[in-house]
Amino acid sequence: MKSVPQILTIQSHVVFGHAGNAAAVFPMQRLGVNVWPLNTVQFSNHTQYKQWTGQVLPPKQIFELAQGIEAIGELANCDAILSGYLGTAQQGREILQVVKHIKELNPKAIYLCDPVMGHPEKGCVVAPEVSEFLLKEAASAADYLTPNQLELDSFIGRHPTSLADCIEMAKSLLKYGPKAIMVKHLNYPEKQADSFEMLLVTEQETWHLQRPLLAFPKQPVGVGDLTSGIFLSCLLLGNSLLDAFEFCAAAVHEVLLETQKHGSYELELVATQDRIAHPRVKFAAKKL
Ligand SMILES: Nc1ncnc2c1ncn2[C@@H]1O[C@H](COP(=O)(O)OP(=O)(O)O)[C@@H](O)[C@H]1O
Ligand SMILES: Cc1ncc(COP(=O)(O)O)c(C=O)c1O
Ligand SMILES: [Mg+2]
Repeated sequence: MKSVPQILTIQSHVVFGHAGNAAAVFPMQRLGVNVWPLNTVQFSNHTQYKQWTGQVLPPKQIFELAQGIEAIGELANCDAILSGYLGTAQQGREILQVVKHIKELNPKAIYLCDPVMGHPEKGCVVAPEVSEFLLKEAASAADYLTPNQLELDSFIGRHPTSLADCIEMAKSLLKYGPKAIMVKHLNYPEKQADSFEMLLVTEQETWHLQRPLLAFPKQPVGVGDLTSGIFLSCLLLGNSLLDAFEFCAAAVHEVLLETQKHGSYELELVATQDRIAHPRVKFAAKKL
């Protein structure tokens, strides 16, 4: 029997609500992967509440925790590393050391980097040195990179002029080394106002997906973390890139529908768990 895939997920944790690992771990487990959560920060709540308490994990503990897993003979069994929200750039450098070491132990292991950056428009608080680190160091170590539009714009240094331009911008990230770029959330002039759009690009193919844009009084947080976690889990469970792309769009849409129905600011992950595993909706990506 094929063993259950194991993912080391290195992101933030919030005590209340859902962002970072607190958004990704349960859905990944619900899909059937073993999750090893390593928390880069432990905050009371996500940063878009504008106030929080808590602490950033001292960077060297990241490698030490991986060494602890190696000491019990388990690190080579890690199939993938997922990284997201970082408290400091130094934490990011430690993560890259861990990625390198795991790949030495298990050359088949893959690394998905969700380049979570801060942005005044979004309100997510991330130090500027972290964005710098993601651009200059992390992108070239990643097998998969999953920016949203703001993060794609930061990588390239400009805003897109059209969908074709978004594609070109995403494709140009492939030259850093990733096998695929998934843009979790597109924004460009003349985008249809009622659609939420995503993009998947590889050297060979480009896929574009549209799902309904839902109205929220306040945009829910942790959606990107949920998207990346589900995408990576699907890949490890043996799905193709395209199937993983379509599945994560559907599962995340189910969560957002339920969140909207409850009128909650935090994602309704527990209430949606069955539909995360078996979404009722399907959005077919279009090949461009
Ligand atoms: N179908 C949707 N309708 C409305 N808002 C959405 C939808 N899907 C995602 N969002 C919101 O869009 C924003 C961008 O999401 P995304 O770029 O995927 O990730 P991130 O959460 O990393 O910014 C988030 O604030 C999320 O809550
Ligand atoms: C602690 C923490 N982690 C992660 C995130 C990223 O969330 P998202 O998936 O919405 O990018 C945020 C955003 O504010 C945050 O405050
Ligand atoms: Mg994000």
